[in-house]
Amino acid sequence: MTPIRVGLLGLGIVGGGTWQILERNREEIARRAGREIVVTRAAVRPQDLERAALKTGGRIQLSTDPLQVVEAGDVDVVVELMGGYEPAKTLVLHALELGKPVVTANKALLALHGNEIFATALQHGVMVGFEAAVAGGIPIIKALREGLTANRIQWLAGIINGTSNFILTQMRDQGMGFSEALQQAQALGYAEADPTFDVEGVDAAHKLSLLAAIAFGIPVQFERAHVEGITKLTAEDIRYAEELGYRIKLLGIAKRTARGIELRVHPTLIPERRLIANVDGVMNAVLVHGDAVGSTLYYGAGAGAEPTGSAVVADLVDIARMTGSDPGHRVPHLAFQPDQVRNEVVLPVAEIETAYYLRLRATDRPGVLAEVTRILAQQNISIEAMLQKEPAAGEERVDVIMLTHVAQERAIDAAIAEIESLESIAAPVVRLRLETLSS
Ligand SMILES: NC(=O)c1ccc[n+]([C@@H]2O[C@H](COP(=O)([O-])OP(=O)(O)OC[C@H]3O[C@@H](n4cnc5c(N)ncnc54)[C@H](O)[C@@H]3O)[C@@H](O)[C@H]2O)c1
Ligand SMILES: N[C@@H](CCO)C(=O)O
Ligand code: NA
Repeated sequence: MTPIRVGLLGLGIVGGGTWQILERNREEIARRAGREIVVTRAAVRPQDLERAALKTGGRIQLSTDPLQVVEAGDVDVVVELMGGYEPAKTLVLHALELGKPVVTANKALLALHGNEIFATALQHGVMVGFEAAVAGGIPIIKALREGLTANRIQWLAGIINGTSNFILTQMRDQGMGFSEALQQAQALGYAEADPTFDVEGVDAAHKLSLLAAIAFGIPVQFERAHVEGITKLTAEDIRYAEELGYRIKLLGIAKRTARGIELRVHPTLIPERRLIANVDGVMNAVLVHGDAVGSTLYYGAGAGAEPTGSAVVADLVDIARMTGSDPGHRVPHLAFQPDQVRNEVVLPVAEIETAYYLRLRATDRPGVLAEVTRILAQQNISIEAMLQKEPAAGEERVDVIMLTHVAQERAIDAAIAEIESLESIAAPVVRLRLETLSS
């Protein structure tokens, strides 16, 4: 068989990792794919040209014009690893229109423009591989789209941003400050070009919207996700959660309920005995609950050059194997047949149901707790556990931590507003969500 010829748009962290894997495992990959996969061209920014030439030893044609790479006659497949919305979107659409399959690690692009990109691919009978876009090296797209295809997926919950998990781990284990930990993640090549995407939960929500589409057969709907990051999390809440037997992780959660779909990213308390609570550093994990299989857990490196390159190359092998096969019988991009993707209600966050961690700073005098519990009872919120800290010397306020049973967010919002209006409570009340992830 003739080799499949690849054009790389970008030769940075992920492009470099992809190149190295294809070089090192060339022969074994060819034995799997049924044909050789060779990079013929790459495009980089002018300032990266020299580094790219060094990396590739002058063996491929380098350019600063990605359009030229897309259109080149010796490029059969386009691999977009440059990031950002433009020119990435135009280039990807152009490649598809030329009938060239695309592989991308760009979850931001797919979260916002995936519906259009997949429709264009379908129209031109070509594939778009995006395993690298979600949880890096973990084959979670493949697992959901193929391995779990028998199931009605009920929910999934994932640690799907390596940078924020790395930061939370460094802060907890090494006592490192937030910005130092972020700088380290950037130096290691984990962070996005704009790291606010990582720490504000946006990158996790990009990935979650792709996972939810595949899990539930709905369009990609990033704009409906509720997004909260880790920047407001305090060391004391992490500590109190631990005292109560919980770890705090930035989770992306997609859940089917009778009333609609919950789609949310936020710091979440998880019982420390759960495997996923012990996923640390840059590692990612996705817990998927299907009606037939029960809970399954996928764990591995969610970022970094070769782990992400591993997913890119796997998609290239899929493309090499599939080229020439009937497009109608390929695995659909979003797992469900394109005409079977349906819009379902995505619930506003006020309508989600979960358990909560509340921390109040209260004046240490009799009757305060009674007032708080009365307010909670009025909203039908019951308390699962409570922790009251001794006031620090010279302090007249104490921290009171409450864990609630499952309640609707709207009721919690109302209760918090009323609690904050009490004279004996120093606002604001800290509210974190808690998931038991049991079934
Ligand atoms: N770094 C990771 O661990 C990781 C993991 C999963 C997904 N991703 C995604 O992979 C993509 C690439 O990330 P990265 O970390 O490798 O980035 P990077 O900054 O290391 O590399 C980007 C590359 O693209 C090139 N490039 C950018 N804009 C260009 C333009 N207009 N024309 C020509 N070349 C251009 C740059 O020269 C560079 O070679 C992003 O979409 C990112 O979200 C990254
Ligand atoms: N910035 C992302 C890269 C992997 O998508 C992360 O930290 O998880
Ligand atoms: Na993946």
